[in-house]
Amino acid sequence: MTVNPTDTALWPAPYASGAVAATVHVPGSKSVTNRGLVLAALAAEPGWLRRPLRSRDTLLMVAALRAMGVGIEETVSSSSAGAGDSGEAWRVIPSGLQGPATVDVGNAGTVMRFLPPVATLADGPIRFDGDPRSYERPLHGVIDALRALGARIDDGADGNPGALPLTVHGGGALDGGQVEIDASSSSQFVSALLLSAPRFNQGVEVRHVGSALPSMPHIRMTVDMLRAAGAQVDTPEAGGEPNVWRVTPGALLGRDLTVEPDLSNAQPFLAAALVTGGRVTIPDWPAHTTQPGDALRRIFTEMGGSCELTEQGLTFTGSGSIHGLDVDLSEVGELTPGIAAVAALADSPSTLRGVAHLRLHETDRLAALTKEINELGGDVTETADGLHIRPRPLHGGVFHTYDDHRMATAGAVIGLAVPGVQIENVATTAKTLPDFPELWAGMLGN
Ligand SMILES: O=C(O)C1=C[C@@H](OP(=O)(O)O)[C@@H](O)[C@H](O)C1
Ligand SMILES: C=C(OP(=O)(O)O)C(=O)O
Repeated sequence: MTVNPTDTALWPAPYASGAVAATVHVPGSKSVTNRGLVLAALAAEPGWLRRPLRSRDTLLMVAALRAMGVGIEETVSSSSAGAGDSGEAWRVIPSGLQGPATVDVGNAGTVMRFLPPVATLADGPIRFDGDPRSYERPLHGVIDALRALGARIDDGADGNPGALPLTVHGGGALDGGQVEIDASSSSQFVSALLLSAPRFNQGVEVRHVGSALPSMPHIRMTVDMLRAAGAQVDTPEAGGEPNVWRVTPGALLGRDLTVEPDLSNAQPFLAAALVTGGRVTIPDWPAHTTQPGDALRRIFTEMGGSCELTEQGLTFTGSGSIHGLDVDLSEVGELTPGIAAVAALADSPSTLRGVAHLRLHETDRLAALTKEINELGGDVTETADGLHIRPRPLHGGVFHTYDDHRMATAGAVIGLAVPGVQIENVATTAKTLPDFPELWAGMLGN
């Protein structure tokens, strides 16, 4: 068992004495980087990832793939395509996947869900372990499905079947075929099975049975990236059956992929414009994307700002007032902590719905947001599937983060408007945004 080194020091969240005016370069998307790594590792030829996110979650993915025999070379590229493409680039060189190996998943949902299917293709045992919280996060959908598709997996050694730690006894290949799963607790179950499926002997047909599936944009991201790597995928959107995805077996191409900025990590910076009545530009905001963070253009506009997408990027401008809203966040659950932070500072109440599955994210996000905002004087109650937030004047105090990067950034947003907020363990932002304190200070001109 490994534990993320936690930093219990208190970080005084900067208070904004005026409107922010800044351009913030946000690092690459976690979700795109980790999908790109998996697909490149499974490809029939080498590929490139340019401007990858370098954070705890993506470096765990790199280490895991290397442990199974994949070559990943880190270089600084200066592409002939122009200065905009220069910067860090990872060259991924696929090879026969090998065990024995040990994978540390940390608390990365993408690593703990996307890699067991990859491990079934390895020759030899691959052991998976991670942070204590990773033992509590749902994995049964992946484990049960892989078994049904022909894999041999040892789980439950710690009396916790259907969860980590576990060992996948890779046989060098997997039959694949049809499988039913209940992915209502995490869309990553579906993404995990689809990503490796071109390499299964019969591909896969995944049928989701159960209550509503969260985070659909992330499944669309999986499908788009598979298709861009040459895979044939049938989806419900393309006239297929509802809740059924099919991937045909076939070789994957090595791609040259430039990773988009992480739009969910752009959230606290956009929120800063909203909260201070200022203006923030995020360069390289994609015109078309499957990232859920793109929904911030609509959601934060409804909360009181306006935005414009130009050649310079996305510029978001706050109006000086912040309104509450009633919104279903089931498609964009990972945006909830940042929206809750803004909602706590609004001029009217908010209801955030459709996010019961956040109780099984990095921490129980509904409980954590309720407790921490209320300890600063707020009035938040949990509902069956979300939060009611009634804004009240807030005061300073310690904002605990529970090893959750998005709790830390949510606390920082509140700190802009409330003097004396101290974030416990801001270093937990390293999961997806290691430079957060520096970027935040830079935005504020400090
Ligand atoms: O596939 C992905 O990259 C993700 C899917 C979502 O997971 P859930 O469906 O478990 O919420 C999201 O919350 C997570 O941050 C990233
Ligand atoms: C839920 C999240 O992460 P994970 O990929 O670990 O599920 C998140 O980043 O908000």
